[in-house]
Amino acid sequence: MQLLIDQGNSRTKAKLYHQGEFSTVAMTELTADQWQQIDQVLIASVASVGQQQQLQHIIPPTTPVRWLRSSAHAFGITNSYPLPEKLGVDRWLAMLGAALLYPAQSVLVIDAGTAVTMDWLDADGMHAGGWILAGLQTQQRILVAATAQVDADSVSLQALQPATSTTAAVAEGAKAAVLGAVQQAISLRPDAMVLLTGGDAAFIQQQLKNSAVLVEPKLIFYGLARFIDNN
Ligand SMILES: Nc1ncnc2c1ncn2[C@@H]1O[C@H](COP(=O)(O)OP(=O)(O)OP(=O)(O)O)[C@@H](O)[C@H]1O
Ligand SMILES: CC(C)(CO)[C@@H](O)C(=O)NCCC(=O)O
Ligand SMILES: [K+]
Repeated sequence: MQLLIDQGNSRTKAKLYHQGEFSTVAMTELTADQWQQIDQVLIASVASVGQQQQLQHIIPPTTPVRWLRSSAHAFGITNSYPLPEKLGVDRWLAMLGAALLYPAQSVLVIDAGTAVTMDWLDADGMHAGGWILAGLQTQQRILVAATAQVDADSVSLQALQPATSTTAAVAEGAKAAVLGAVQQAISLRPDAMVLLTGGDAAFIQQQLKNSAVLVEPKLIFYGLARFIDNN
């Protein structure tokens, strides 16, 4: 059994992987018995060194740990960055997961978390490149930080509409920014199949009523699982 971990900038998600099946776990609630059954921990982290150290401290010192990094090539996929390790490992693993689930297809992978990342993967396995923008919550947070009279509240998950208060205007603006960017990405390469993952994936899918977009919440975990037999 393996423990797979996706450490983002806001949340850490973990799944146990056993005989081809994933099961969600809270890392801090794993029993000593469960830890003993874990042969290896595979981690995709884009968090700070401090957060990575905190994560390492939860893992028993005898359990083997592998911190994944983006590379130039893996599983027939080619990274487009001139310095491949500079590509966020969550983006890399999401693409490796997408290529596992939908091989030899042109795919647009969108991970909507703290940041929203969009990556184009061609049918021949070449990463064409991608975009990074602030996520739904982050859009609001940075705007509040940059202004004196703007404050924010939670985002309504209803359809876009004109707003009549500051907080609602900021929330609608954040939604419009993310949904607009997604639509720009889709129209840049309309033939690509669209795969959404991350905390805001379901919201984006629900708002893009006319587009065929699939939500795959485990994209990064599928990517992580590809490295289990290759170490
Ligand atoms: N329970 C939740 N806690 C926090 N954010 C949530 C939750 N459910 C949905 N979200 C949404 O998910 C987004 C954060 O996504 P996610 O949890 O995937 O972030 P993350 O993995 O930490 O981010 P990243 O990998 O980009 O650093 C927020 O914009 C928020 O609207
Ligand atoms: C963009 C984020 C924060 C998304 O989680 C992550 O992939 C990251 O820190 N990437 C490094 C920069 C890059 O991918 O170009
Ligand atoms: K993420």
